[in-house]
Amino acid sequence: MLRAYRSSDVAAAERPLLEAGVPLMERASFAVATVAARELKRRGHTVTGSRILILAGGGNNGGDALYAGAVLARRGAAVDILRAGDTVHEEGLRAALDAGARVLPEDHVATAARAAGLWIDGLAGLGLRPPLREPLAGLVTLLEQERDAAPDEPIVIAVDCPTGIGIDDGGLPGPALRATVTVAMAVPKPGLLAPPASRLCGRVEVADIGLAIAEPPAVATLTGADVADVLREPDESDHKYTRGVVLLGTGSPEYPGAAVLTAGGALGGGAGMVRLDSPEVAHLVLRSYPEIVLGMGRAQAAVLGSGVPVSDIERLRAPLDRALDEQYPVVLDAGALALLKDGYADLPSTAVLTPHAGELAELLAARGEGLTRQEIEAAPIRAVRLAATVTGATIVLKGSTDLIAGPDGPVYAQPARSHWRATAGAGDVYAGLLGALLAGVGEEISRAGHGYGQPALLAAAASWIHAEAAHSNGPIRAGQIADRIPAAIAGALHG
Ligand SMILES: NC(=O)C1=CN([C@@H]2O[C@H](COP(=O)(O)OP(=O)(O)OC[C@H]3O[C@@H](n4cnc5c(N)ncnc54)[C@H](OP(=O)(O)O)[C@@H]3O)[C@@H](O)[C@H]2O)[C@@H](O)CC1
Ligand SMILES: Nc1ncnc2c1ncn2[C@@H]1O[C@H](COP(=O)(O)OP(=O)(O)O)[C@@H](O)[C@H]1O
Ligand SMILES: [K+]
Repeated sequence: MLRAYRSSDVAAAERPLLEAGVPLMERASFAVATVAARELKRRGHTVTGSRILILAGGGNNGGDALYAGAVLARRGAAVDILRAGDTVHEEGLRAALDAGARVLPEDHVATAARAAGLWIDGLAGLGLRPPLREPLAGLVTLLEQERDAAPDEPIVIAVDCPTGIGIDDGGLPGPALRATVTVAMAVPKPGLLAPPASRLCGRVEVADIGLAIAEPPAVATLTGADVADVLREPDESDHKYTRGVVLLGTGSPEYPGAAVLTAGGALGGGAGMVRLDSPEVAHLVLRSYPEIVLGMGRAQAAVLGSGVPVSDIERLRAPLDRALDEQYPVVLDAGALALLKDGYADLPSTAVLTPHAGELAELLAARGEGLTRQEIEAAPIRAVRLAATVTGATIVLKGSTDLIAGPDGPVYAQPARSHWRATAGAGDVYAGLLGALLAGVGEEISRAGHGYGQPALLAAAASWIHAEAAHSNGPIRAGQIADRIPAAIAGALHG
């Protein structure tokens, strides 16, 4: 699991180590130099003879970059230093100059940026309070222009974070310098995992500098190994009912395919049985999946609303009330979200809402929280937390990176593996898959009194599986994503 911590938590963890004289900056700069050398090699270059630009701001982030420049200069690189602060880290500067680096005259920035095959962004890190002020804002804008104009894009290594991003909230409040690789010191920070800031980070590598934080993270990303821990594999004591029955209230004459896709997601996700309570489209679903059973009945989880138009949502009220009364998990997607606009003031965390940004804006507006779609997209961590707080439910904000929040615990940020996933019906497949995972542990969650953040963890696992199933180098249909879920689960369980 990637665990991201806010800058204040990292600074607090760093303090005793620095007081004890642990050479954190030496380790940090060595990690940056190592990544830089490796990235050059990947592109067929050597450190010797490469031209490297060190962007050194006024804080310790600049210090890391300067020491990294010293290491690379000693290995034969031509290193130019841009001093971007009134003062820069003095020892770092001396080390770099002693190793043969040179300080650029101010009016040479554009020329040096064009000449360098690799930039090291040490303008600011944990100490930055965005948005960037002048002159740094103008410098970053100029560097972005130079990069876009360059026939051969430079490799940009961000020290700790791309300068300018909202490191703690994932926002992008002003200019920021896009990275090829971000070398996160000790732990990632929320903006490295969550959009929109995460889109500027390139590949995130975590450098082990000897600092660990034990507290719960602010933002987390599950890996395949975490998903294997979360999933429950059937054993000899299981039968179809213990595996979990998923009840679907999905699809309609207007959107019949949604019933097929949620059924595909739920069956692919390993439900013991899938019941469909949408008589008008049952014949169609049976044609694809003869495994399904028709009609209401006992269930361990329900999936309601995918492909149900607002004009038809009253039919979802009875299955929703039943899930809430009997305290089993319920996924509320698409049309079912409209049902929440009146009443349902205090939902349990086992109600999992799966809006996209537009639907989340409507849901929040109905609860007196006026956030526009644009505001949600600019600060989605804040929006998803707010929605979990005001509803009591678990929220899955779907997008290029799914963001998942329960009323407590971390926000999970699960990135897509391929943007071909953004296709109609992919969300329906997700809803069905999540229903299957929740049904597998449905009664356990109920016995645990809805606690422990478990629905959020399962929703994050569903996002990982969905991203894996949708991984593709070319177009993929939603139905194919459903078909590939079993292989994605097997891959998580057995590598
Ligand atoms: N502690 C350690 O030994 C270790 C720390 N480590 C490294 O230190 C980094 C943290 O260093 P840090 O705390 O010195 O702050 P840093 O990120 O360099 O930024 C401060 C500079 O930014 C400027 N600035 C701020 N806001 C601004 C704005 N809006 N617009 C424009 N400028 C703005 C601010 O200027 P000021 O506001 O003071 O005028 C100042 O010049 C951390 O990310 C990691 O890389 C690792 O080596 C491990 C060991
Ligand atoms: N840019 C993107 N890259 C990858 N996946 C995306 C992107 N945008 C959205 N998605 C995913 O695509 C799906 C879209 O869901 P949704 O909007 O509900 O569509 P539908 O209702 O047609 O199924 C979600 O699983 C979401 O995570
Ligand atoms: K930086």
